[in-house]
Amino acid sequence: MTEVDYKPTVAYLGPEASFTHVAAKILFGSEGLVPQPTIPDCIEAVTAGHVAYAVVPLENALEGSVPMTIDYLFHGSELFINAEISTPIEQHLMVNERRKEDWNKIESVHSHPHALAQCHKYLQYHYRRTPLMQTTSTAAAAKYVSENPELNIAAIGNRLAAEKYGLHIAEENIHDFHFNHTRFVVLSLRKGNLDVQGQSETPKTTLMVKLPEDDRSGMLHQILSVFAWRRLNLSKIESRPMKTGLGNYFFIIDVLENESDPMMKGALEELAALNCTVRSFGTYYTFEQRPSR
Ligand SMILES: O=C(O)C(=O)C[C@]1(C(=O)O)C=C[C@@H](O)C=C1
Repeated sequence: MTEVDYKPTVAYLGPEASFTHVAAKILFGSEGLVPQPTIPDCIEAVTAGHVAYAVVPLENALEGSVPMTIDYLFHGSELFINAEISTPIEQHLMVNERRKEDWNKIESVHSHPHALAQCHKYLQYHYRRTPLMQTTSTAAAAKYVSENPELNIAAIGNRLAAEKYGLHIAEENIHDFHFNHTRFVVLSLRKGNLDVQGQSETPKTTLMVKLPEDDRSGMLHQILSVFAWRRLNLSKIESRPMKTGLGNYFFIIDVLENESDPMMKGALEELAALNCTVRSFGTYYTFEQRPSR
């Protein structure tokens, strides 16, 4: 059992049977999960205290960061990361049961932009001239296809969505690369790890680092040395626009150490001495879901 042993309310990017729903169920079980139409709605629900946690996608192995999550989490939110879960992602092409005989003549393909991008080669090869329509989640696309049997359209999503919305899987595993995983994070107003059975033993701390206003040469090098000489292992560094002007970026840095570790404390103090603004999203652990076969 991976589920936490009490039942908080949890917002997730819905509707039911999205990949985020699957991830939320693995961590929290089926009770208390509250679907939200968009990622900002999930973040707002937990910020306003309507739910205890939110589960949102953060990064995909093929497509990189989920911009919507990054934008709302790192630009002014008051939330912390309490856990992360990485799950395998398998994408299938699905059509309405009433359309299963003529699915190879579909007139548009609907899905979340990340899912469409994960199947880019497949779509380029088989549906080069077919319009691709973006939806807020893969499950939203599946629901739309099920509610519109008069349209000859397809959705891309997971097997659970096909079952939930009564769709026929026309083609299985259409994602372009076998290793397709997404990292989802659990967010709340409180700092601290959410205890999930089977989590990794390596702590991870996510930092947002803003450089000082004066543009000094070698600044990024200095920041990296803060971690390097302390032998603090980084698992990710990403630059994101500050949205204040061209060339203004901040960094999201994942460090594989607990923020209470003396070396980490020293690193944070040194970053402050370098005039960097640092916000810690807390220390948490990862749960890795293994592929089913
Ligand atoms: O659309 C969904 O089902 C989601 O949960 C979102 C999302 C994403 O944002 O990347 C999650 C996992 C997959 O990578 C595709 C889509």
